[in-house]
Amino acid sequence: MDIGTYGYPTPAVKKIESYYDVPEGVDIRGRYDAEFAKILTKDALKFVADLQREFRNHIKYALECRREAKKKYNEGALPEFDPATRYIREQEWVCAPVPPAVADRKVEITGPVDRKMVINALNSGAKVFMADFEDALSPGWENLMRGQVNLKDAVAGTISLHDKARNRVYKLNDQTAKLFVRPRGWHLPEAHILIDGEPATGCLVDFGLYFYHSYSAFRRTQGAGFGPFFYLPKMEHSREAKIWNSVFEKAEDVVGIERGSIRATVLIETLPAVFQMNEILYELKEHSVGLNCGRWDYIFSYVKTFQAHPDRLLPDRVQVGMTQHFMKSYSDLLIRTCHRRGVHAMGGMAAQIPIKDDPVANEAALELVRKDKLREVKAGHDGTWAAHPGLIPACMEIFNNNMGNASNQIDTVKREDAANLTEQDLLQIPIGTRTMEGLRLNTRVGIQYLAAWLSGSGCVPLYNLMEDAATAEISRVQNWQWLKYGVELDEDGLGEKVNKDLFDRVVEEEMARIEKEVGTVKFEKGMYKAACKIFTRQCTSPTLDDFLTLDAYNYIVVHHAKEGPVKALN
Ligand SMILES: CC(=O)SCCNC(=O)CCNC(=O)[C@H](O)C(C)(C)COP(=O)(O)OP(=O)(O)OC[C@H]1O[C@@H](n2cnc3c(N)ncnc32)[C@H](O)[C@@H]1OP(=O)(O)O
Ligand SMILES: O=CC(=O)O
Ligand SMILES: [Mg+2]
Repeated sequence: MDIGTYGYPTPAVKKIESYYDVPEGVDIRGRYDAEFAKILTKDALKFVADLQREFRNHIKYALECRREAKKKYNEGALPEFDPATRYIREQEWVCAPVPPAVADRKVEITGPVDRKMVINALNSGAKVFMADFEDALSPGWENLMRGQVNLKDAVAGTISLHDKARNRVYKLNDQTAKLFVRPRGWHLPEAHILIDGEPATGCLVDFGLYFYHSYSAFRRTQGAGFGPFFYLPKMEHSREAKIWNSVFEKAEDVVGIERGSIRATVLIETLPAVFQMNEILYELKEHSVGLNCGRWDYIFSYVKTFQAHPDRLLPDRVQVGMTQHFMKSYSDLLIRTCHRRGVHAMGGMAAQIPIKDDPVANEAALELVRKDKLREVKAGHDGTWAAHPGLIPACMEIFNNNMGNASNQIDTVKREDAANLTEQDLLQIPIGTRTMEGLRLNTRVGIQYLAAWLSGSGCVPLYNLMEDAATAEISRVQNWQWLKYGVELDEDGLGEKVNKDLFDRVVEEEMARIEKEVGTVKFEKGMYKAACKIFTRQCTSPTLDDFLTLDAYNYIVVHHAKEGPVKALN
């Protein structure tokens, strides 16, 4: 057994005996599985490869532009509305009419593409289920390919699961939520699929395989002639939306469905993107079903964008809520923009989840969720996200009570008052304190999340909150920022400055606490030590890594070949 750089073993893998039947120029390095082969058909792979070949240079250029923008921000520039696209912001135009099948999106449940969770989410009573290849999924080969199998079966209506341990059979109800699929962001490669010798773009694999296998059944059974529907994450500029629009057009043309069949909601979850909301909708105008406040990545992006601005340090993560001026301004402007352009303005995720063993704490958590949803519906959001089926009745009640029988508030809550929000409003530095407990919590949560992610779970409950890639990113970049600028921790009355010695001590103590909390057996068997090394390296690195998962991805890639496993990238 090999020991990788980070001290954990690379799994021994048998030499493979069967191979996928691939089109020219495509090489599959992921494990062969007869179920996966039904997804990785020659035709479906050709569809993905054609997308990759047509768009790879556009994607490379868009990522290069991100690096250019980062350089500018690092030299002191601030994100701003682009004077060159003022005409798009000022002219009156609207997106294509909302498909009737998704006019009502009051509560949307989200979750990874795990088989049981897909069934539970579709049965949950939510209007929409966003099946996630992104923040909530650890993108290892098995998770991705099983996810594709699960979605194909879900759209076909045949998905089922027999949980033998509980003797319980899961299958779909007669009425289910409408399915949206969130592919990965542009930055993530799919290292198990090589196209012309290069790793495929992760999101084109997620989109392409799902679309190819399910568009027809989806339009018949779910979309009432429209679809499939998507959520698009982590974009920073409208040029990235333009690429998605072209991908959709190509997909529609290839399979011969009408222009505007595919619809997508874009997450506004990077700071630069808030200045591009009109432009993003404009690029996707025939394919849009709105924008969503991806609040957690947005906070992460605030720190990332201002990584070289020591005057813009964030307070403790728990203090950066939606009532901070910059967050409220972002949500208000998003609602105003969407409703002006005739599409949904979706709210975001409250991180609370049900607390099973403590009714008082559970009620307090539910109350926080209700408060958050009430703020959203009153502000004009047309719907919201729930992380867990147990939260749906409370979220639905708030939206129903405040929206009456209407499916949405697109035409009724215009929020003209938000038209005057300025760049200063959107960038205003959040207020609050930085504490030792904040540093400790970031460390404890970041390490445990990464340990779960390396073990295949992209979303976990920690300290009664949902943690996923976006929330973990906040913990990472906040630690990095505090270390980089040696911030003084207030509130505790100790006035300690964050430096490498303090951080090393905190890491050691928090690792001891994690071991105590999870128990030594689980601690030793789990990926905690590997996670700790990766997380610590990222928090202390002289330059900020763009994404936690981009580095960590290298540790979950395992290549297979005729001769046996050829390479784990670490
Ligand atoms: C920032 C963002 O990007 S937000 C979007 C990404 N994040 C997400 O999608 C969060 C999704 N939520 C989850 O993954 C889970 O709710 C967690 C990890 C937070 C908690 O999971 P658990 O600890 O397993 O929850 P719990 O034990 O209470 O689950 C009870 C039941 O609800 C199901 N369940 C929980 N969450 C979900 C969900 N989101 N979708 C479908 N079913 C769910 C479980 O599968 C379980 O089913 P069972 O009773 O049939 O076994
Ligand atoms: O994807 C959602 C977010 O909040 O991040
Ligand atoms: Mg996100």
